[in-house]
Amino acid sequence: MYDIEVKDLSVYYGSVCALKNVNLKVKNKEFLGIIGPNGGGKTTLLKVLLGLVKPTNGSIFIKRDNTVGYVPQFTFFDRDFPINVMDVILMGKLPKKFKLFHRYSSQDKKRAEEIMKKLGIIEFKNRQIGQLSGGQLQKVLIARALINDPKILMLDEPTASIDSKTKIEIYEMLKKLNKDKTILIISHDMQDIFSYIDSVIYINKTLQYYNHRNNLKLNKKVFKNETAYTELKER
Ligand SMILES: Nc1ncnc2c1ncn2[C@@H]1O[C@H](COP(=O)(O)OP(=O)(O)OP(=O)(O)O)[C@@H](O)[C@H]1O
Repeated sequence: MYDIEVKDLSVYYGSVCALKNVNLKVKNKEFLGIIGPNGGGKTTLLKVLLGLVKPTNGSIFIKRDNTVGYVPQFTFFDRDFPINVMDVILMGKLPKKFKLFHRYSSQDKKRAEEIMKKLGIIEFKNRQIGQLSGGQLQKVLIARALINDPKILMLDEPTASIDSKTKIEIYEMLKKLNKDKTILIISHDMQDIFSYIDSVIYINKTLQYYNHRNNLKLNKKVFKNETAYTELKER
C-alpha cells in the first residue's frame, strides 16, 4: 500500500514548466531522497503534495488519515522575527483558520517540550530564534513539523549550510523518526545522506530516475552527463 501516489503530474507557473508528466509512488515508511539541479522542480513537487501549489495537470493521492509535516528551506525563515523557540514550535499547532491571540493548551506545551527533549534542544526553549546556530534552528523547524505527530515528513534541504557533525545528527534523528514515518527529503548532500535513504529520485522537470539505492549501478544511463550520477556512482 502506498502513502503517496502522483499520476501524470505537470505544473506550470504561467509559461514556466516546473514539472512535466511526473509519476511516483511512495511506500509506507519509505525514506526517499529527492535530488536534481537547481530549478529542477523538487520544491514544487513537495508544495503540490502539501496542497500549496495546484497541479496544472494530473492528480495526487495521499493515503487517508496520513497527516503531513513540512520543514521548509530555512532561508525562507525570518530569523529576525522576535519569537522564541517554544513559540516557533507551537506554531505547528495553530488552527488552519487563523485567530488572533490563539492560546495553546497545556497539552500542546507539554508535547512541544517532549519533542524538544527528543531532539536535544530543550535548553533553547526560551531563546529568541535569531540567537540559534543554523543547525539548532533546523532542529527547531523539524520540531515544529513534528508537533502534530505527522505520518509523513517532508523536508526541503534541511542540512543546507550546516556543518558535517550536525548534518549527521540530523540524519540520525531522521532515521529514528523513519521507524514510524514516511520521509521525503530534498538534499544536495547525496554523499552524506546516501546511507540513510531507501530510495532516490532525480528530478529535472520530468522524473528522470527512481530506484532503490542498492540498484543505482543498474541504471547509470539515466544519469548520462549529469553530475548527480558522478556523485552516486562513487557509492
Ligand atoms: N512561484 C513561482 N512563480 C514562477 N516560477 C516559479 C515559482 N516557483 C518556482 N518557479 C520556477 O519553477 C521551476 C522549479 O522551481 P523549484 O523551486 O521547484 O525548483 P528546485 O528544484 O526546488 O530548485 P532549488 O534546488 O534551486 O531549490 C524554476 O524554474 C523556478 O524558477
